[in-house]
Amino acid sequence: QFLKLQWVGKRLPPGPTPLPFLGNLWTLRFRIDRDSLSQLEKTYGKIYTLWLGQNPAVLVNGYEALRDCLISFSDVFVLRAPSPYFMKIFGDNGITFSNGELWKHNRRFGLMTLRNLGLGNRNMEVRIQEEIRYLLNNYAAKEGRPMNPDLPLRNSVGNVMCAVVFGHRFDTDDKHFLHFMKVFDMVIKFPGTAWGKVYDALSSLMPLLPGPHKKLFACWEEVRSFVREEIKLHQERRVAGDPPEDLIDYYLDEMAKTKDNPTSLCNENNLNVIVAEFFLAGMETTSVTLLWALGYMVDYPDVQVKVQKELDAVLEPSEIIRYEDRKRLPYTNAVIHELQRFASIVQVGVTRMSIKDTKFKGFFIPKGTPLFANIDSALIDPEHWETPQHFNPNHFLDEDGNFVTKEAFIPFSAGLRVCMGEQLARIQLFLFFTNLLREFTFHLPREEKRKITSDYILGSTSKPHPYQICAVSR
Ligand code: HEM
Repeated sequence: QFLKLQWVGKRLPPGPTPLPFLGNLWTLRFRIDRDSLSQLEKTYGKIYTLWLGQNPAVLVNGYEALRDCLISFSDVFVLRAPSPYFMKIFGDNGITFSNGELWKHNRRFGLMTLRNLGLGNRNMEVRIQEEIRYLLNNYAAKEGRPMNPDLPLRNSVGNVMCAVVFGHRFDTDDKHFLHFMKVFDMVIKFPGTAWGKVYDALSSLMPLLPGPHKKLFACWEEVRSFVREEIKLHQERRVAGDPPEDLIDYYLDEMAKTKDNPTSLCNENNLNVIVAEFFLAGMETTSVTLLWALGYMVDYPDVQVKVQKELDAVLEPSEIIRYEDRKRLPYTNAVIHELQRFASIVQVGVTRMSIKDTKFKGFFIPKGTPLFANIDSALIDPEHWETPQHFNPNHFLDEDGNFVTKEAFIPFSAGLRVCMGEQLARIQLFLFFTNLLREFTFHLPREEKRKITSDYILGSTSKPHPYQICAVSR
């Protein structure tokens, strides 16, 4: 095994010596995180190889190399590498983990549906504003007492997704909904954990071993049956010819249109995965970013005050905030970008794979080699950020205080596989953040001294450790 690893490794970019079976996972202590990857970059350069168990993966680091990989070589590194865990639950359905014609079809469907449901016009904002009102009421009911802001935030962002996908929201006391959110959370957390890494590295052995993965597949079945029930309700309720109101309606219409076509790519299994993915890719990412946002406001109270002053100066107290107001709120907009940069929740993104043998930046990358575009490394690339390791909203402001975009700001990735929900996420981040800061001042409970944003837990996203804060009405 050892000699085999050495021989295969010779054809790939350099990297640390792998151990049999575990590869470099042991050396990384099963964590693929900012610190360990920065260390490896210092030793091996912008492009290196890591062995995740018995399989090599190429890591691409730094904004310039990432731009070439994601944009110039977009059609070469367009494939998703199979993740044994996601293959087991999704099969090759859906958008994020599918390839080829099915991926193109599903992605086109997803984008079209978001547009039809009002993304880019007022309709989507109205749905988001409604959820924000519930969240503000929830926080206000705590009357400034210490609370964990996580669950109400997740439920609110989750309900925005419910509106898009199911066409209705759930009461946040609804036991059925809360159970769905809980089992869903377990399913999505797993891949980023040490067990998740071991599962993907030793997938053929794992069915024989005890461990948390056994319970997760039962959780996934519960997610599926929740979604299946919603699909059934839509099928029963739908009157032919009525305009579609949500993603399931749009998909069922397409299924009906193509039912006699033997080459149709539409089926219920695929719909089930697309629905789950909207929650997987859309809910967790947005709510975790907002959790970081509150943490940064507590850790940097001077920034919080400055945002509130700008909101008060520009907006009428009862004015409904619109996404286009970001143009009148340059400081607030800069803060949102900076917290997204520094929180860097997606870290190494979702694994890609080379479609053919490729020469990239002087290295040979064989067809089918998994590749990690280390998005985080662009967000802290010292060539592009003045103080990459510090939270600094000035990164997005010019000398006159105008908002400026930065080319290395790629938290949604880039190229053909760029995040499909980027626009929806940006609108939600802006509307949730501005409404929360206009309504409340956030601070730590009196007895607490810690800094919320100094460390994180690694799951599918990097998330702050659980924390308590007080939301005091302004
Ligand atoms: C702050 C919020 C979000 C962040 C930081 C984020 C980031 C990302 C990243 C880095 C990728 C991987 C792209 C690649 O492979 O290069 C991705 C993919 C994806 N995202 Fe997001 N995302 C967010 C919100 C959303 C939302 C709200 C949706 C809802 C529709 C969504 C849907 C997707 C989908 C479907 C993919 C797979 C795209 C494909 O493989 O073609 N994301 N996202």
